[in-house]
Amino acid sequence: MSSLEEPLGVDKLPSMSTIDRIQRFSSGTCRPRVDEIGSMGDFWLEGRNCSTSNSCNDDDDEYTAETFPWKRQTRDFSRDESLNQKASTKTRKLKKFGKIDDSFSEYQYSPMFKNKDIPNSTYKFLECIPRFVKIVEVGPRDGLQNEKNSVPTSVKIELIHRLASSGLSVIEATSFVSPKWVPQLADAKEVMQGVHRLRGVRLPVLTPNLKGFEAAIAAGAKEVAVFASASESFSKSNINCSVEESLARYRAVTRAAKELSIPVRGYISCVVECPVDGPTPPSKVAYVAKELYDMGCFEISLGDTTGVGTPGTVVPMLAAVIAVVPIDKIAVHFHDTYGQSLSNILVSLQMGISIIDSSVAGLGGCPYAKGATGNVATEDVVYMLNGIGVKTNIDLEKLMLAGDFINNHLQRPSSSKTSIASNRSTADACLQDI
Ligand SMILES: CC(C)(COP(=O)([O-])OP(=O)([O-])OC[C@H]1O[C@@H](n2cnc3c(N)ncnc32)[C@H](O)[C@@H]1OP(=O)([O-])[O-])[C@@H](O)C(=O)NCCC(=O)NCCSC(=O)C[C@@](C)(O)CC(=O)[O-]
Repeated sequence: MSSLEEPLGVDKLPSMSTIDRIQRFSSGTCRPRVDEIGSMGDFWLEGRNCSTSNSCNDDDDEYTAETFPWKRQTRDFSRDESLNQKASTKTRKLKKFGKIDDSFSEYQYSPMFKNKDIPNSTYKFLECIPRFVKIVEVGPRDGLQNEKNSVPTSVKIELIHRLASSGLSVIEATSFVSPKWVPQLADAKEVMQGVHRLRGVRLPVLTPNLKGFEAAIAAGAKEVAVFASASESFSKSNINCSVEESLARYRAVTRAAKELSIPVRGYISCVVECPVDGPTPPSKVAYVAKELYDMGCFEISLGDTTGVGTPGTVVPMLAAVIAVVPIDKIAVHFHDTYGQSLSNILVSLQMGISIIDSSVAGLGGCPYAKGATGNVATEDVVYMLNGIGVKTNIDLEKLMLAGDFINNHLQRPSSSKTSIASNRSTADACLQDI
C-alpha cells in the first residue's frame, strides 16, 4: 500500500502539475475579468469551454477534458426544445409561505425552456447543472450525534418518518459506533426497530468496524457507511486509528457487506482542511477516495468537516477526485461553519456532481471537530435547487415541517434561512389577518 505521504504514486492519480494548474485556475487566474463579467462572457468555472449553444469546445489547452471531466455532464438544450412548449405555460415561483408550486417566474431560469427576454449567454451559468439531484439527508445521524442533550428515541423515529414523508429517498438513520465515543446515538438498535416498516426510503447507518457492521445488520440495516479521513490527526481523534488502519478495517467491512449484498457508502472527512494538520492536499483526498471506491464503496461522500472550504479550495479538490472516481459516484457533504455551503454546492453542481448531503434545519456538527457547525440545511438546498429548476422530488413544505418538529423539540430556532424566512412570512400574514 502506498504511503499517504506519496499518494501520487498510485496509478491514474492526477499529477502535481495537473493539481497545480487546477489550483491556479481556481484561485486568481480563473476569475472573470471585469469586462467578461460585464458582457456575460466566459463563464468562470466552466472556463472558456461552454458556448452559448451549450456545446463545449476544447480550444484552450490548459482546460482540457482530462483536467475537467465534468464537462461530460453538460446539458443538451436541443433535447429540451420539445419540453419548452409545455413548460412555457408554467411559471414557478416561491409562494408567500415558502410553498413551491409548479409555476415559473417569467424572469427565472429554467432548464426546461429559454425565455427569449433573457440573453442566451446568461444560460451559460447554469446549463451544466444536472437535471436531478439526489439529496442524502444526514440530520438524524450527523445532526443528532452532536446534541448536548440526548434526544429521546421516539423523537428520532418520528423525525425520520416525517423526513421520509417529505419525499427524501435516503435518510441516514443512526450510527453503530461505540456508545462511549458517541453516547447520543447509543439507541441505534431501537431507532432501527422504530423505522423498519418505512418503505421506499433507504436508511443507511454508519459503521466504523466489523463490530458495528454486525450490530447494524442484526438490527435490520440494509445499507451502511464507513467513514475515513484525508487527515491523519482527524482519523486518530475520530476513530482512534491511522488512515491506513481505517482503510484496512473498511476492507473487512466491505468484504463482509459484499457477501450479504449490502451496499456500502464511503465518507472522507477533512477534504479541504483539518483543524490540526492544516490544509489537505487534493491528491490525498483523491487517494483515499480511490481506495474506498476500489474496495467496493458504491458512493464516495466528500466531507468539508469544518466548513472552511470555498469554491477556491473545493474546485481543485473535486477535480482531483473526479479524475479517479466516476463523477456520478461522488457526493458532497458541506458543513456551513463559514456560510460557504451553498456556493460550494453550486460549483459542485456546475462540475457535474449530482448527490448532495444535507441536514434538516442545518442540524449538527462533528463531536471530534471543535467549532464545526451543522451541515448545510436541506431546506436551503431544496430551495436553491427549486430555484434553478433541478428536480429533487422533495416537498419543501413538508420538509420545513419536519425541521419545525425537531427544532421545537430542541427548543431552538432553525439554522435554515429558508425556514426562518418562511416562518416570518407566515407570522406576518397572521398579523395582517388580525
Ligand atoms: C471506531 C471506534 C469504535 C474505535 O474505538 P476504540 O476505543 O479504539 O475501540 P476498541 O476496538 O479499542 O474497543 C473499545 C470498546 O469499544 C467497543 N466497540 C468497538 N467498536 C464498537 C462499535 N462499532 N459499536 C459499539 N461498541 C464498539 C469495544 O467492544 C470495546 O468495548 P469494551 O470492551 O471497552 O466494553 C470509536 O472510535 C468510535 O466509535 N468512533 C466513532 C466516532 C464517530 O461516530 N464520529 C462521528 C461520525 S464521523 C463524522 O461525523 C464525519 C462525517 C461522516 O459526517 C463526514 C464529515 O462531515 O466529515
